[in-house]
Amino acid sequence: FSSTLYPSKGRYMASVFSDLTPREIESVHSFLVEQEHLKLVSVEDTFGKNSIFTMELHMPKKRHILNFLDKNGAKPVREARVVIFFGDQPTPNVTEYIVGPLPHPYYYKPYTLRGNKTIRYEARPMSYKEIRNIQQRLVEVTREFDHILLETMGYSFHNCSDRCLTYTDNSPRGVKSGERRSWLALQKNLDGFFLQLTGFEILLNHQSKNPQEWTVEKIWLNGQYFDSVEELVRKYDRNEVTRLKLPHDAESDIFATYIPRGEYKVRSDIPGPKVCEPQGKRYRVLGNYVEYTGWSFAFRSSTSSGLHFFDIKYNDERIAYELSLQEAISFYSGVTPGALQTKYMDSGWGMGSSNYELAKGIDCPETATYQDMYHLYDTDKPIRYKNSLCIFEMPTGIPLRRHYDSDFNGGFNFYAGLENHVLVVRTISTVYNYDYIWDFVFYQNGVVEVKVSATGYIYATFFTPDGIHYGNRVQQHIIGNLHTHLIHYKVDLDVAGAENSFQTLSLRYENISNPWSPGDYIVQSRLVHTQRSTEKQASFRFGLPLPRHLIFQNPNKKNKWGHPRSYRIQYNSHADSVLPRGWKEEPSISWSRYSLAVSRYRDAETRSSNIFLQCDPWDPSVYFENFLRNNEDIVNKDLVAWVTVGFLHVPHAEDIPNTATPGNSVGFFLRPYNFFDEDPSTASRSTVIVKPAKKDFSEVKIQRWTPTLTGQCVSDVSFHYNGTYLPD
Ligand SMILES: Cn1cnc(CC=O)c1
Ligand SMILES: [Ca+2]
Ligand SMILES: [Ca+2]
Ligand SMILES: [Cu+2]
Repeated sequence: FSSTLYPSKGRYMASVFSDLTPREIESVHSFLVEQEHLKLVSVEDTFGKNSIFTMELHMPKKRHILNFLDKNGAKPVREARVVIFFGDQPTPNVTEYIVGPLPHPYYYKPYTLRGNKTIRYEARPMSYKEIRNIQQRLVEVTREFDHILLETMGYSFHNCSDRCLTYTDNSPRGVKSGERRSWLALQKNLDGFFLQLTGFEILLNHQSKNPQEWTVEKIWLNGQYFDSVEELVRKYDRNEVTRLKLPHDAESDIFATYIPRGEYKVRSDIPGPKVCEPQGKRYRVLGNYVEYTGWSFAFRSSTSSGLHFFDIKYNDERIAYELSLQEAISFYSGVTPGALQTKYMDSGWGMGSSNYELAKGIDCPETATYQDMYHLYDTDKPIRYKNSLCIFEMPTGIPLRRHYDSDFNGGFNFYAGLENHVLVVRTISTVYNYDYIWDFVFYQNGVVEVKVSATGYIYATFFTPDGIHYGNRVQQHIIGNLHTHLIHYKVDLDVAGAENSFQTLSLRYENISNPWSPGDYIVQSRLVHTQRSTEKQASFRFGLPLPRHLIFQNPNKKNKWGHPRSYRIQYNSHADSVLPRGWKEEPSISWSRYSLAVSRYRDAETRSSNIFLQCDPWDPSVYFENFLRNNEDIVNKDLVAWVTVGFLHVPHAEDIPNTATPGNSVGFFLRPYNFFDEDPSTASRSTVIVKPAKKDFSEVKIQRWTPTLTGQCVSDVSFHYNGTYLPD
């Protein structure tokens, strides 16, 4: 069966990968709430009770899915994986359950992580309830030093109307497993508050289930530490603290906003170019199934980690079973306690569900197909994130291939070119200050590009002179702290079948006698193929150069020229490790030891990270290193490539107001390498060939296989945007 010939069948097949529907989420929720002994209450009820935090599709086993896709087998049962916070227990904990079958569940069973490990209650991600309680507690604990806040910057938590404070917290929350104490940096609650630092940071212990018992353990003010509010007030009132005076005027706060200003010559009063589809769409989106020229694939958006692709086929032939985002981290350095403490692991901050409305014409072209997503994350009902995923075709503005064939006499023999059209699937996760633009790009020549671009606000800290060793001063009172972004992807390539081998290619110099000039020598490079037979041989640590080419192949399937049919992974990344191996929090990101690790496919090794590692990185419930520890044989086996990309970010003046995307994109390509017999884009009908029709070049003959452009290019619908993501 060819899914491209029968798209509705393609859609049915892809539905095995589709996210939970709102109805499925609701039925799982009601079913669990009916289980009285679970004592589940609403997430809005008293803090520290039992409640459902999140749920998402529990992916069936690969072999069951392949049996369905490839062998006409039964469609696997749909199940949900549900995270429940059990605060109301003698030993509070977090437990995951598998609930099924959907859409009418009647069973639930615990789902255990690494070695049946219990997930500590303190490992849970922050809930909105806890965030609101922190805000409330801050109002209470700052009451006694309100006069200091007012004197310093005229902002406070009390009767503040348009001069209120807010805060940014960081993670991990403590220094060892079982702790829950966070440094909270106070900021002016203005547009761009991430940059409105005030010089106050407060360490709040919020481990107790009773927010009234949450205590201030330390205060940092402009370089000085205090053990209590009482000590701060006493010393301040006795003039033993250097008094800080921040500007009080609104004009000086504009720097953190998008309001046009300044005299740089970037102004133009006419709108810029747009993407246009003069004769309609060349791709088809049916639910979570997409077809585009030779491509077809299924996608979903995991509530915990973001975009996942499955069953990626080119010309009806599978290239990858799965291509999925696993984790995004940013680890910081600095001198304020917040900077010293910040090691963000964004799936622990709801990265997968933080996909908000995309603005047509800015975030994606107006022509894009927009889809809603539904997530249940710290709510009692599924929330619709409208227009939060977009799919569009665009010209890249650079040819896919072209040649001008000169006659070296002022004329030409022919010109030929092929426009480079690609299909892009995009979501954007806004994880507090940062916006990550996730792109998966499908080219006409069998290439897939995976790319993340970082934008949004930097995480910054209050300027003190010693901070300059950890970043640049970017405003009067702000340091942009150095940090490294690392992103982890799972790439389950199935190249010409699931049984693959992994080979690397390097070059070595050889010095040989010149065959046509006796006594002369030639130095040149020679290919060195290295078969990597075990997981250890196929794991490449940061710090050591990656081999030149990384090739996944089926040695038993050859192309017309006798080469094993292969795909290459090619990096576009400037990543490095962020902590020494084994250091405290490092085992929770053990995947970040490797730019590339290749493991044998195992059903149990679905994910390299999870939402619990952020708050308990010291006793990780997933330990990626274990995927490699058994050092399995990887010759002619189902292989998975684990790819880490990233970059060092030393924020500079131009990161104000926001980090801009140019230069801040990293990723990798999946490129055919002897997979085909020639470039498959030769089948494209967009090729244009021009030849001289007369010897004197006074006429040319143009060959094309598509009509010359006609049709309307610009939509008559004016820009609109809504921006909410509220329950329906
Ligand atoms: C609060 N938070 C968590 N992750 C981020 C993005 C990276 O800096 C912010
Ligand atoms: Ca293994
Ligand atoms: Ca594989
Ligand atoms: Cu950054």
